[in-house]
Amino acid sequence: MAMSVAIEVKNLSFGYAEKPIVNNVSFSINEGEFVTLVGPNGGGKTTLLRLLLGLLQPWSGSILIYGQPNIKQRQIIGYVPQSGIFDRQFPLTVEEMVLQGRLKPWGWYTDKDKKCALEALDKVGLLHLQKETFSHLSGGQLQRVLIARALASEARILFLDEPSASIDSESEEKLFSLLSTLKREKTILLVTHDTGFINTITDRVLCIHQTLCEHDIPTSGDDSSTYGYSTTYHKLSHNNERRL
Ligand SMILES: Nc1ncnc2c1ncn2[C@@H]1O[C@H](COP(=O)(O)OP(=O)(O)OP(=O)(O)O)[C@@H](O)[C@H]1O
Repeated sequence: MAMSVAIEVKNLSFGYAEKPIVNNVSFSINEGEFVTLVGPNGGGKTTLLRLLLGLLQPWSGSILIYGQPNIKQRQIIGYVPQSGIFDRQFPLTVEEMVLQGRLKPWGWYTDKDKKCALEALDKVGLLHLQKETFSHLSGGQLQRVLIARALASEARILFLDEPSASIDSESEEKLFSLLSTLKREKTILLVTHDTGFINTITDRVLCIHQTLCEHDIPTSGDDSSTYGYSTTYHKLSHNNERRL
């Protein structure tokens, strides 16, 4: 049976003001694939996610989600932004935060919305924190609540932007194991600087620094430094930028 293409990007270009950031990028992601997006700081990873979400308008090129323009498919994409952008003092409970994933701007949540939110919290192992205030969460818990918020939307596709940034190693293990359970259930595109993701659960690595390169993942047990993606990443990175 032919695999269904979830995301198809063709000749995509974009920049801020006159400055090009994404330059003639093309790639596709099949349904159920787990793809990691790497690249140097400022290479355009978050910009590419925001383009896919329809939050930025491309200069040129096309983005199709299940064959439809991305702006028509926003409801089937769950987005987990970098957790650092959240104001931790915002007076919300965990459950209220996850309910936001149901995209009801006026807060008229149905029983189904609440059921989906609680199921999502259960899936990330944090149902017991349902009534906890958002500000009391650890970095790792916050990250999993944000994933629950994306899951509550019943999205078929998940975008995660640096989910393991600023969490401790125990939380990181929980995050890895959660994402392993979501692999194949969802189509996942994950931005990271963390080689752990690449060596454990990723099917494919895309590397962006304005232009895009792509590499398969070798079988486990090999040394990542010998992989093609690593070489490309280093080639694309400037010497003074953070490396994998
Ligand atoms: N709203 C904006 N206006 C102008 N320039 C921007 C804007 N957002 C990002 N940039 C610039 O675009 C470039 C790409 O940024 P982007 O955040 O996509 O990179 P990134 O690969 O996600 O970086 P990082 O790994 O540091 O998160 C950077 O030079 C950044 O300064």
